[in-house]
Amino acid sequence: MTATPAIRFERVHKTYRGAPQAALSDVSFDIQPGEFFGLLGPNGAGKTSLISILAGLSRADSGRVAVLGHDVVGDFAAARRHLGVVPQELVFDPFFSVRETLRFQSGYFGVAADERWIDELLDNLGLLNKADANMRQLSGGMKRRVLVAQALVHRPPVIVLDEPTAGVDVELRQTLWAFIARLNKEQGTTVLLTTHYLEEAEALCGRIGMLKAGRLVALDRTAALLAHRSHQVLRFKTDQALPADIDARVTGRIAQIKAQDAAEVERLLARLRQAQVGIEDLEIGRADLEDVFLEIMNASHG
Ligand SMILES: Nc1ncnc2c1ncn2[C@@H]1O[C@H](COP(=O)(O)OP(=O)(O)OP(=O)(O)O)[C@@H](O)[C@H]1O
Repeated sequence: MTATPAIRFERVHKTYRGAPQAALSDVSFDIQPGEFFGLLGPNGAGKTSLISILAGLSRADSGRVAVLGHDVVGDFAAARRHLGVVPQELVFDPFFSVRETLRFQSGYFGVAADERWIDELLDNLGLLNKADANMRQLSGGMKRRVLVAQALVHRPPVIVLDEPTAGVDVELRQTLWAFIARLNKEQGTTVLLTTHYLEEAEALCGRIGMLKAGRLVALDRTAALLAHRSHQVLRFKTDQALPADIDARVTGRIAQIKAQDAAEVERLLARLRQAQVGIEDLEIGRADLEDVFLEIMNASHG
């Protein structure tokens, strides 16, 4: 199968002026048409840098990036036309209404505003009753919805979402993912997503790439990444501190402890009882994408 990739990153290098180390080193991978792809990595790993190069907002020092075969530098207009980018930051002209903002964006791509499509976007993103509101009157979450609509207004075959759900409420997350998943499934729209919510990536993405310190340290199908989990996880709630010899991940009242096998689960429970740690809502489950992510990040030296 030699279809033109939806997105091709080829040996991309980038070092910001004055920076002690490269933001991106030799990053190469392809995303195929119709894929729902997740790009993960800790803060500073290089995700936004890679997306800025893809969107033509920044230049790689070397390497090549193409959208459906269109080079993002040499063939910028075509590459950009095939791409819908939902950026991390909220930047708008406060004097336009929502509908005007979307019409204006259509003009930017040199296409006539398609009012039916604009209405469909507004409807799917829960913005119909805000169509005539000025941008400055909208809440942060509503503005984020407009950013998504703006990225989709020219019906791009490839969409890029850079942490679209950072700081947004559950309702918007669900609305947004339902809509994006539908575009992916029904229209074959390619989706590239970066997120720190690993349960979202696990649920949505067919394939995942992980960046660490500017290098690609994992690239595989989500199911294959999850299949590599070597361990189980003990999850419970507690109000007490755990004994120092237990290596746990603690978030608020929730503790998670890795166990290699059933015998280790028993050993850990005995140790907790012995230390008189009161535990509630005990679950023994398989590791999730977050565990796999932490394992990969700890294993790779970057
Ligand atoms: N304009 C810039 N000038 C100098 N250094 C930069 C610039 N933008 C990013 N960097 C550096 O490049 C590296 C990669 O940053 P980038 O924003 O791409 O990471 P990220 O994976 O998107 O992080 P986050 O998850 O925090 O959004 C970091 O070390 C960052 O400090």
